[in-house]
Amino acid sequence: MGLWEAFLNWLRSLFFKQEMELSLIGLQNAGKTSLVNVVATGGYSEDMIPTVGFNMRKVTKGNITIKLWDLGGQPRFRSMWERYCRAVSAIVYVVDAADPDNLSISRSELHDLLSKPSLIGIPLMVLGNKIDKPGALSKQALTDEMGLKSITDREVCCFMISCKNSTNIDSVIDWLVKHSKSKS
Ligand SMILES: Nc1nc2c(ncn2[C@@H]2O[C@H](COP(=O)(O)OP(=O)(O)OP(=O)(O)O)[C@@H](O)[C@H]2O)c(=O)[nH]1
Ligand SMILES: [Mg+2]
Repeated sequence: MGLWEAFLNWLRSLFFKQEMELSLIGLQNAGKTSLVNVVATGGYSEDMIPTVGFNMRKVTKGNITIKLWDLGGQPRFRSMWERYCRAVSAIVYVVDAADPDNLSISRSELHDLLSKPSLIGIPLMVLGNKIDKPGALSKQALTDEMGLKSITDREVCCFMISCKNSTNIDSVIDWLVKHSKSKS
């Protein structure tokens, strides 16, 4: 990067600081905390501790600060999902695309959450994770299984990712950055 370009970027970052707040939702073992780690540091680990309650993490990408609410996915934590989604720029819903046994629960938890009046219109990003595993669903199959076509009251997008291999993480970040709001 040339000196002039670097200077312009620095100027831009002073005047166009952006921030966004996101909630990561999905069943236990879907890979939400793994996604936070891969977005924040690029790191991935096989032995993860299930999230108890929630964690908050701030990640800076260029001049955008992303505040991430990483929620626990076990049944006992699901009742608090809605509370952590109210003020966010987008809801990120993570699904284990290689675990067919849990798809119908994942689908009903998603549709349950989206039916809350407080969350009307908040953009939704559905991530089919673990596509490195044999037998992982295709994007089309995940879209069908999760009933994404029936969601018409908000913007919906779907990406297939692997936190393990960092597959498609760039596309996820690009989408998020496009949906960030300017700091007021
Ligand atoms: N093969 C594979 N395994 C993954 C991937 N992402 C996460 N995992 C594994 O899935 C398990 C659960 O990951 P977590 O990130 O803890 O899942 P979580 O959604 O945060 O779970 P809770 O906190 O309990 O809601 C861990 O053993 C991860 O190593 C992936 O892309 N591929
Ligand atoms: Mg977790």
